[in-house]
Amino acid sequence: MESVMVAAGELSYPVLIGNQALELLDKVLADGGTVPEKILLITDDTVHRLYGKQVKERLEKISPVAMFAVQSGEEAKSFEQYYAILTYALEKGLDRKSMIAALGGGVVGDLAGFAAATFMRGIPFIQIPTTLLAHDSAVGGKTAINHPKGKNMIGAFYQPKAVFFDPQFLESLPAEEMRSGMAEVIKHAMIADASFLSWLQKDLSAVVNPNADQLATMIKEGIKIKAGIVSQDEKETGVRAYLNFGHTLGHAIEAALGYGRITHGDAVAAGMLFASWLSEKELNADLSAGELKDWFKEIGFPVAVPEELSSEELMNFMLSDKKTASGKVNMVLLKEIGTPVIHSYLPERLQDLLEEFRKEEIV
Ligand SMILES: NC(=O)c1ccc[n+]([C@@H]2O[C@H](COP(=O)([O-])OP(=O)(O)OC[C@H]3O[C@@H](n4cnc5c(N)ncnc54)[C@H](O)[C@@H]3O)[C@@H](O)[C@H]2O)c1
Ligand SMILES: O=C(O)C(=O)C[C@@H](O)[C@H](O)[C@H](O)COP(=O)(O)O
Ligand SMILES: [Zn+2]
Repeated sequence: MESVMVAAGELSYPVLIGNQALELLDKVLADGGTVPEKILLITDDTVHRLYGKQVKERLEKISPVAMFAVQSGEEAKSFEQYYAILTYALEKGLDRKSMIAALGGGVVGDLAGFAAATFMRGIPFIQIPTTLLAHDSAVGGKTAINHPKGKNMIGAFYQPKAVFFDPQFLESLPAEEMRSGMAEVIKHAMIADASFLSWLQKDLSAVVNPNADQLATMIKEGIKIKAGIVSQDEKETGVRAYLNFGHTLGHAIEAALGYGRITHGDAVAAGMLFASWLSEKELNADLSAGELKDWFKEIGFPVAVPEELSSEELMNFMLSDKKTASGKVNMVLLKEIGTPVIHSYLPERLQDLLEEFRKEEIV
């Protein structure tokens, strides 16, 4: 069993990684001073079918459990689902001695976390991630729902009491969802650890079809990088923005296509290619963006920005990115692997550069 601590302000909490993680639930909650009188288990349809019964039974050893399953997919990060969860919590008589448990991927984690952050002004919650991507989303306390005008526009920084990551859940994960999570693993390596990136690049099968040991390494290394950054800057006033590498364009693609039309990881992968291309062009960074693109293609990421989206439309979404300040779009670029920097752009200039990047893609 691995344990990584996340420090968030005055508080800290453990991320437990291992096949026995859930066996430690009672002890970890008792140690952290959270022994709930009721639990609301929030999941999605697919995860409910696969693991709902077993996790509910596990939680019932602690307290009575009510369960709420949203429809699987990004569309569930909506005001309607958020409202439905709060209504259900009220109907079930949850109070400030209750706890929310999020069982699922990033969608469930973000949505349930936001419900926990706002129900009666905040009740405790825990994360039980079931996707590779959730090595990122379950850690660090960003919770949110989407707005048609932009990703994660309504949310809160609200940390879980603990994260219980059992990698065995990933055995049922479809290949495209594994790939989506791999984009965030690669992001963590690119912004923070050149040797981790070399390890990922050494063996294509490790990223396309990872075995249990390889997955365990990726989850652990990714979480260590994320926890390290969050512990320095919980509320994104500085270095936490580096975790947004690839996301300015990635989020714009997700929103412009319509939520759920592309996985978060595929969109972020396209965004990382654009940011790497910009890093070479603007900062003379030696990132071998061409080779990166070939590697991404081999992994199966879509390496072109979807043709149906205009650069102007994408630029409008990028302008409403949360990192935008004083009318300038702040992009995370890399001076080299492991050394991120923020580079500010006037929207017109960034749109021209996006257009140029897309023309080169076609050649
Ligand atoms: N809060 C953060 O810091 C943070 C970080 C990264 C991403 N995110 C957010 O996370 C979301 C994406 O998360 P995701 O990729 O986990 O998507 P997801 O939660 O939609 O899960 C992907 C799909 O896999 C299914 N699934 C989940 N676990 C499964 C399992 N073990 N076996 C089989 N199927 C399973 C789900 O039902 C869903 O259909 C996005 O909304 C993104 O914005 C948040
Ligand atoms: O934890 C962070 O900080 C991140 O940026 C992690 C990202 O992978 C994640 O997609 C996050 O939800 C993006 O946040 P946002 O503030 O750009 O909405
Ligand atoms: Zn992300």
